[in-house]
Amino acid sequence: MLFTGATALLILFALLIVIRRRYFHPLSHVPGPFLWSVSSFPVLYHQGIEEGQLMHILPALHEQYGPVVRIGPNEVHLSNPSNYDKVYSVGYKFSKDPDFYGPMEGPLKTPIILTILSAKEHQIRRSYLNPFFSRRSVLDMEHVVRDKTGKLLHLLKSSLVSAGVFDAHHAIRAFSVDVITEYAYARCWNQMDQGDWGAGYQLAIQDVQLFFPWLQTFPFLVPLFGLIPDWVNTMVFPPFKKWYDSLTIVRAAVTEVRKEISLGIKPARRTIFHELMDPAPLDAPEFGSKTREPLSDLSIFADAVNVTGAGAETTGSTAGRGIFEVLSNPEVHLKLSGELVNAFPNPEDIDLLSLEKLPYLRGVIKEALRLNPGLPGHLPRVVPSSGATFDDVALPPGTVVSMSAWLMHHDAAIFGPDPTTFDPERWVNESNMKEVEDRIWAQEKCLVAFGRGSRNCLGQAVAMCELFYTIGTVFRHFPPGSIDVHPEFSREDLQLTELLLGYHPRKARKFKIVSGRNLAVVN
Ligand code: HEM
Repeated sequence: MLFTGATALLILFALLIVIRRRYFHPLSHVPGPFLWSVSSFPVLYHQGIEEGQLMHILPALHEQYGPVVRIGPNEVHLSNPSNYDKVYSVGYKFSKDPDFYGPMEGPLKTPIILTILSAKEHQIRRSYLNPFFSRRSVLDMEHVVRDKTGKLLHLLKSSLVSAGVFDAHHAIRAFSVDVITEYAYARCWNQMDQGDWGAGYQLAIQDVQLFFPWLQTFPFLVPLFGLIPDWVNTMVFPPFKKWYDSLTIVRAAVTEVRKEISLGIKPARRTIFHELMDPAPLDAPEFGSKTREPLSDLSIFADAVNVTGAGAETTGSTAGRGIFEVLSNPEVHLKLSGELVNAFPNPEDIDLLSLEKLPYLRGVIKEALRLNPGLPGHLPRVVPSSGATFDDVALPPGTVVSMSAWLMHHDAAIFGPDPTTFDPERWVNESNMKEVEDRIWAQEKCLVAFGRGSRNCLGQAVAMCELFYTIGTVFRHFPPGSIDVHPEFSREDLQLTELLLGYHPRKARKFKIVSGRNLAVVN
């Protein structure tokens, strides 16, 4: 009897919530499917159970409901590209959504640069790291990327000669881990030297993210999750082991550098650890003072982990996609190799500034970023106290609003009737016509792989350097017919899913390169 009464009360309570969310909520005027507007479960289903499929469902929702769609009780997704700069602006008007980003701090147990909510705090934190990842710094440390590319090329050639096949999926990700760990903290993880290309770490960062949608839907679990000892997590979910191992390496490096600084040992070169432990004075009045407090070891550790994780899969995946697409399109391969041979009769002369001048290579890289953005899905922000209006739909303060690179990059009004096609020519204006220039400008506005505004990608200049070097070097050395995509690998295996970072489905086959009939002509 008591049980029936309690059940009836629960059902009544749930019904009241549903009615309120649908008809009396400040977002009840926003179009969207019934179930999505009254509960977070549809998003949880597509993200948590179907593993990162939301970005493929959103286009159909916008098709049906228009450019502003309610995708959760308090979340709205936008599809009109002209709104992008308003949401992801310079000046921190729309702050990050704590429920979405909070779980990313979970295993580290401290805010990371990606997740800091306070504008002021983020601005200061970013100011420590910005100079280190600026274009100037990248040009100064170009040799790091050049050396690692040389090693990747050597491994590619030797694998093809000895085995006829190359595990490009893991090797390219190992390359980007080696670049970022050498570049950022002068302690290269040398994944390219490991027999399995460090695949355990690469898989672990994907597996750890499988928890995000659950923790995002039930944020009260985040602090509880933090209380579970690491060894219990590892026992229940073994992939955590490699993740924890990577944290141990970073923690040890922080301790080592702290000790060196306290002993007055001069480093061979400054690293992000030195920037964060012993920051140079800052010449910017907005910070109110010319000196900044050194960060705690925990925050330094967290940022180093963030930088490594953010720089690994994103760049590796985009470079891999670029190489796959060129190999799958013989005309593109021919044109790209021709451009590179002309520019670098001697391949030893390759350098970033010259690579960046090549229009067709630039087009190849932009297409790789467009079809394989590192963070393809929705990046939620919170509407500020002034409220906001998008496409004539007013949203009250506190509404979570998001847009997705995936939708922007497939907008047929901008990229033409077949936006799924890999076509570097979209970005090339050989005729110098004004009309073409305007079209390319509109495309540039819509290419948001690195985000925009104050929370855009910290590592964009390093990532672009890696993309220019890998794709430029591989196709300078391997003309058409010398290498191919493994016959058992197909475009379907490159389908993107997203759990913040973009991934290929876990069961997808991994991208492999095989030798072609003309491998012998490779220099
Ligand atoms: C093709 C490669 C890459 C892509 C497409 C990419 C994309 C992005 C995007 C879209 C964001 C904004 C995330 C948000 O709004 O929540 C971001 C942030 C960030 N990225 Fe990248 N990224 C790439 C490579 C890298 C690399 C190599 C690094 C290494 C330094 C890096 C470090 C970061 C960091 C630290 C943030 C947080 C910035 C902040 O909140 O201030 N990324 N990235």
